[in-house]
Amino acid sequence: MIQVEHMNKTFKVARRSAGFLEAMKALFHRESETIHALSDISFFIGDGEMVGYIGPNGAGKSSTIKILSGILTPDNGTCIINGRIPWKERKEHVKDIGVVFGQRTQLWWDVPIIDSYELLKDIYEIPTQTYEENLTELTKLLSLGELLKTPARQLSLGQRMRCEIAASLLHSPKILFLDEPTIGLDAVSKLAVREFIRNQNKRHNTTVLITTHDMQDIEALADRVLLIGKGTLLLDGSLSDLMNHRPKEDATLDEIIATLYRDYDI
Ligand SMILES: Nc1ncnc2c1ncn2[C@@H]1O[C@H](COP(=O)(O)OP(=O)(O)OP(=O)(O)O)[C@@H](O)[C@H]1O
Repeated sequence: MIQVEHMNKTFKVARRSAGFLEAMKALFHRESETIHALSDISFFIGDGEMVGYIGPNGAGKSSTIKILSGILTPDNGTCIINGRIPWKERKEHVKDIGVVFGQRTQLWWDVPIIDSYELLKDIYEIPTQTYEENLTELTKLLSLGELLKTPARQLSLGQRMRCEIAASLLHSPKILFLDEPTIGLDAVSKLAVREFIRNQNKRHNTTVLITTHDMQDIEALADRVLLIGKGTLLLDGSLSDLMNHRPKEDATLDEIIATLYRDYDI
């Protein structure tokens, strides 16, 4: 269960114009700007739900996932996940969650994938039997086979993403946070990853929160959609609620989302 109430997050960023003179001025006087990444965000996600978290670039999606994962602390507001505050009880919290950041890696770059998994086993204190069972299942379902012997840096993006997803599931987390998990994947890999996530939800009742710019991910994986723009939650509804915004009868999901972004001016 994920309960977020009135959450705010700001970032302070230094600003200066280009040029030598401006650089010298900045040595004595730094100008900064406050960015409101999240403003008064509230939502509730029940166990076993699959929720798409969508919005344009810079809307606040990754900041939310980072707070839910315990990596970032909000300025104020509450967030309780399975009875815990993520950033305060990180060690226990991370045992409940699996996280995939499509643009980052949790695998050690120069060692074979299996060595990264062994390290994760120690970090998450996964009992040997659970680890062996999960590894066998994930290797089969995600066709990891030979990949396990290969260092992460020698894998293609799609191969590495399959290994990343397995890494995030080795400790049987109840909740999965996926930040653009299909970015850069070919059609076959995308379908495989989507099917795998759907199965994971069906078989283990895993709660899934997914951010993506690929609307086919949303169609395939989300029963419910949260729309965020400029740090504000604008819509919380089903896929059919999104359809109310379709500009024409035969509009694609991409066209509907683009209309939605225009309607909300985000
Ligand atoms: N560490 C940081 N320092 C300063 N500003 C940040 C930081 N992280 C995020 N921001 C700002 O907060 C806002 C929200 O960023 P966030 O990464 O959450 O957006 P997003 O919805 O995930 O975007 P995208 O779809 O492009 O990945 C943006 O304006 C971004 O520039």
